Amino acid sequence: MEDTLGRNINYLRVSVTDLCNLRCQYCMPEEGIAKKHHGEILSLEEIFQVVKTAADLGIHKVRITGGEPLVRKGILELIENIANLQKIKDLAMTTNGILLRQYASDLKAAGLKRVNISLDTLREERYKNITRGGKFKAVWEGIEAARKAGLCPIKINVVLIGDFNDDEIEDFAKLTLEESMEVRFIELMPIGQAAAWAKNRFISNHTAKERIKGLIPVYDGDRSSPAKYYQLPGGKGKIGFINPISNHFCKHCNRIRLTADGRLKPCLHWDQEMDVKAALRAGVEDLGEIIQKTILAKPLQHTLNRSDHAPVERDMYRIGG
Ligand SMILES: Nc1nc2c(ncn2[C@@H]2O[C@H](COP(=O)(O)OP(=O)(O)OP(=O)(O)O)[C@@H](O)[C@H]2O)c(=O)[nH]1
Ligand SMILES: C[S@@+](CC[C@H](N)C(=O)[O-])C[C@H]1O[C@@H](n2cnc3c(N)ncnc32)[C@H](O)[C@@H]1O
Ligand code: SF4
Ligand code: SF4
Repeated sequence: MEDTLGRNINYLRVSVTDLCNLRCQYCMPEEGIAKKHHGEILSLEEIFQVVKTAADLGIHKVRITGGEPLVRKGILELIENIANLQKIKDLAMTTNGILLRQYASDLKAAGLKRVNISLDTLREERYKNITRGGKFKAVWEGIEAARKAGLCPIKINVVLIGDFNDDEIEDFAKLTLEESMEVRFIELMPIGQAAAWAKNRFISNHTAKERIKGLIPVYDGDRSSPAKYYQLPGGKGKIGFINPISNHFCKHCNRIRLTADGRLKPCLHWDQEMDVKAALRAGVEDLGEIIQKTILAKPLQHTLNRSDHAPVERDMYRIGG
């Protein structure tokens, strides 16, 4: 369905939990978050009902995210149900990869097409530090398992953080020489824990691009993809730049979001939300109406570059990235 600006909204990002098995410094508070009561989050059946209705309104791409989606019990069943919807053509997951070794082949069997894996450093100690305890080896084995299971193309998401990983830009880029994976650099956004970091630890993708010599532009055919892609000469994989700050992609935005606690969000950086959980539990007859309202409420663009911008109230892990 089109929004008021003529953008075709065909992508639903579904956060299945706020919980996570890591505590990335720019995303989660160190102490983690209190587990919600069952009734506070959408059941898997309720999530499915929203996805099914959204599919009837033109959504054909669904991304499962979180928190960490692989810590949600019953996730395979949800994926299987969504994969069985004829109208859903692309079903993907964004994960930190820690549990992928264990889940990759089951995810594939359930009908997941591909995974995007978040990995901000290739160095064990740094990984432990930024994630407050995560094991790099587990993610690396997870990537391997995803590849073996055929959850491709595998995309590695690297959030650039000044004084943390800006000296690894070339190392990440080199991964694409031998591997057919996509490495995507993402600009740090001022949201949640990162709101305070975003000024002095922000690295523009302009800087990242300049560090990588010999980039050849490639067009991947998808104008709504936030990443601009390049290749190294002779490289098997691709290098992408996601520039939400320096060159935002709102003009081609095609997405809405469903949070784990049952709110539909027209935009990542907008506080407005529709309470789909209340509607579901009140036995609303036309669930489609609330999805349509969400699409029609989409703003033109975020206001991150305005001096009066105030970060949204929800943290990233409570929206789904
Ligand atoms: N500003 C903004 N940033 C977004 C949005 N969606 C995703 N991002 C950022 O882009 C990063 C990568 O997102 P992914 O979860 O990999 O999803 P994707 O880029 O849509 O994935 P593909 O379908 O594989 O292209 C996220 O971690 C966010 O930082 C959005 O709607 N607005
Ligand atoms: C919130 S996580 C949820 C999924 C999963 N736990 C993971 O880490 O892939 C989704 C993505 O958001 C990114 N992210 C979190 N905070 C961010 C910020 N302030 N700016 C840019 N990306 C951010 C993470 O690096 C991750 O790639
Ligand atoms: S970025 Fe992902 S893995 Fe890291 S704390 Fe946030 S939700 Fe967890
Ligand atoms: S910031 Fe909002 S309008 Fe811009 S791409 Fe993200 S969700 Fe779309």
